[in-house]
Amino acid sequence: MTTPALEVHKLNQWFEKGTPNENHALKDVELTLQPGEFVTIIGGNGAGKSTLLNSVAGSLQVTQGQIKIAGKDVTYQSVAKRANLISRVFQDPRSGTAPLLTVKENLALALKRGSWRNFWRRGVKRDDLALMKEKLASLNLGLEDRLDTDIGLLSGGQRQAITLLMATINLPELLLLDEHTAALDPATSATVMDLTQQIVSAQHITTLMITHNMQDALKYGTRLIMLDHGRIVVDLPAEKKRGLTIPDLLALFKEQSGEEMNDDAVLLS
Ligand SMILES: Nc1ncnc2c1ncn2[C@@H]1O[C@H](COP(=O)(O)OP(=O)(O)OP(=O)(O)O)[C@@H](O)[C@H]1O
Repeated sequence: MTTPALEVHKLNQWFEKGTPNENHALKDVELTLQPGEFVTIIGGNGAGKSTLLNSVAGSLQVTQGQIKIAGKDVTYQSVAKRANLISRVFQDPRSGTAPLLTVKENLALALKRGSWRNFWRRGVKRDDLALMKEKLASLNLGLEDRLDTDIGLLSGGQRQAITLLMATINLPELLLLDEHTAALDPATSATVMDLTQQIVSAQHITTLMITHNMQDALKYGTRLIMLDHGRIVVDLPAEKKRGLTIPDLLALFKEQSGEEMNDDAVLLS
């Protein structure tokens, strides 16, 4: 049997436990991702999406439960310890790249797994350059001709496309996408989402993506989950989500949670 890429077992997260402000943000969450699955996560405001991603990434300490990545128990491992297993792309295109370094230098740093020591010591080899050019050309944004351009001079969409390349160049066990197109205009967001799908499926990268865009949640990925008040209330495989519309999804949410979806961003998308 194949080892799952991600196993979340009975995950509970509380904020300010034992105080009047106690908040039980995740409740007995069970989630298993097989290698290559691309799961989109939607849910209302405060449903627990970020708490789930932060728990998996290690930026939030687990209160109760277990998290395994590629069979390894990482529940109490720091973000740094998990870094060789997980890559994460955030909403802000500025957060994933170093603005004063060139495209080539940023990609070289990613190839050295973010280690400045290896970066300075080993420099950029000819094989690395060939790989960078090939990867950049696959984006179809003409960035293979801009290897010596400072990243800070590129547009948000170009930067986010490069961030995606950097996040996947070493084939992580798990890719976390944290509303990574939300800060882009609709056309650029669509380009970056198409690239995401292309990169993830070509390299069979297991992916968990939070989005407020229901259309994207339906269009992309191989599975869709909906969170509500800290619980997974809907879990749809590809064949079930195919053909669904946003109203279908809203109706499903209401049926499962007993409430209307309360996310303005979702409703407007
Ligand atoms: N650091 C924190 N301290 C206290 N409560 C928190 C903290 N982070 C999140 N929460 C609470 O936990 C619950 C889940 O929040 P979370 O950010 O995971 O939701 P979300 O689904 O990502 O929401 P949104 O889509 O609005 O960003 C919310 O009630 C939120 O207020």
